[in-house]
Amino acid sequence: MAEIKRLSESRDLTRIERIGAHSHIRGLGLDSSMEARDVSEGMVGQQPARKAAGLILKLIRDGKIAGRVILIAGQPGTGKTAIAMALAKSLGQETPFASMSASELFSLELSKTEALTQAFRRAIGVRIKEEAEIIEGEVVEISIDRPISSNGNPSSSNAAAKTGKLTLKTTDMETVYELGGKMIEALNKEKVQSGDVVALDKASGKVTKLGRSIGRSRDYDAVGPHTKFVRCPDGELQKRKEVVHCVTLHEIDVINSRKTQGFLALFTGDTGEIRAEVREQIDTKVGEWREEGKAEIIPGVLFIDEVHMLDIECFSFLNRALENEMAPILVIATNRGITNIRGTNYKSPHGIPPDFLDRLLIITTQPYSQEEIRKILDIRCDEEEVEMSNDARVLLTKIGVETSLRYAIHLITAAALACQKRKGKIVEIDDISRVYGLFLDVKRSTQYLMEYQSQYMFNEVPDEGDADEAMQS
Ligand SMILES: Nc1ncnc2c1ncn2[C@@H]1O[C@H](COP(=O)(O)OP(=O)(O)OP(=O)(O)O)[C@@H](O)[C@H]1O
Repeated sequence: MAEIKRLSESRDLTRIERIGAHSHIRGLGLDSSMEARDVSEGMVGQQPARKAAGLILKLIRDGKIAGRVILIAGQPGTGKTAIAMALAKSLGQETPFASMSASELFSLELSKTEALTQAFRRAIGVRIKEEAEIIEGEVVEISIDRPISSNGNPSSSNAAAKTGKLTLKTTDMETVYELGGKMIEALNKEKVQSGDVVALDKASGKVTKLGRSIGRSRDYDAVGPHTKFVRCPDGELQKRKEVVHCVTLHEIDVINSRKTQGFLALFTGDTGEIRAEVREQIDTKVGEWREEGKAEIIPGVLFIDEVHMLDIECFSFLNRALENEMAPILVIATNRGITNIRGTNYKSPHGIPPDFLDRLLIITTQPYSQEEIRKILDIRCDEEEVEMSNDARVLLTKIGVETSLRYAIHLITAAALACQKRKGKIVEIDDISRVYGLFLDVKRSTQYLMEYQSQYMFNEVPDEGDADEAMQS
């Protein structure tokens, strides 16, 4: 349990964000009656899909559904991934959200089913409640004796040899505690001094500084602007308190599978295969905790993008895994129409086998209007902190309509660089035209290929009729 605790503290480190394709999205942008606002929380348009996602969100929050599958289907660049990300942002810290692209399953290191199992378990949260013995009080005095080393100087290197005394009080009592080396180190790290109100966890030795005692506020005038003043606690010094940690089943698996480097493996992603016995033991243990009321399961969300890349074996595995009572909500997305089910010669809608299709709740996304494209581009300019003139925005929107939203979004960064190069502050039409000429969109690239195909290797477009067809599609 001590390790689980350490983990929940360091998880926050992994939530650091950069400006990515979806970093402007902060939520689904719904009002209190679950209607999608026109533009809100970084989301634009696509109202029916956002409203449907909002309903799913409510069901997840109420813990009413588990093991369901939601398919977000629509043309490329219509915001399928954006909606999944918005759902993730709205879930809150405690509900796990794991995301992957189906193609990630085809690696040489893990079997497909192992990779899927890991993804499932990354989307299942465990909320663990622990009763901890805490000593909470105001520091009256802290004294640390530095043992004299053989040469007569106080030794600083051997912390374990240090001893000391800590006097703590509440409004009702005062006690002197003998300090060991580990505790001294923890107190030093937190820079605890007299007048601080502290909480010491007896089992782990963790020291938490709760603030400065109000009673001592006048003794010190050199306090920083962030100093928090708290009351001196009352009652007994020793208390039992409930502490809650949220971790995923996958995190527990990894920590227990390779004792030595398990914890680090969470950051590198190099977890390797996890043995079935390890998972069984963990499931049994978590089951016991649940029975004792110490733990709760929080089914989260697993998002699999490009789901048409899954093959028939993966779908069969998913069918079974979703029957488990702890199964998360599966959100899948694809931009494919009727296509081959991978690993077979059969065609099916979205490349998904009929028995799996039968499980789905389907949300569709629609192509954007010119006005919506403009709004999304405006949001992206803000997100990337790019100043752009109105004329340039009009041109970029036109490009977005005629090529694709994604291409137009990419041009923002490139145009900002072009503007920077000419030492400008505001991106103008010329910057957009320049990068439009430098980077081809798919249509122009295809046209180019058609013109110069004979000079490429392995070119297989035989005659003009076929070439025209390819262009039109
Ligand atoms: N409604 C929206 N509001 C704000 N931004 C959006 C919206 N729709 C799409 N975007 C942004 O446009 C870009 C392309 O959208 P996204 O990647 O979600 O499309 P997709 O439907 O998943 O495409 P594909 O089928 O090619 O995977 C992303 O940067 C996304 O954040």
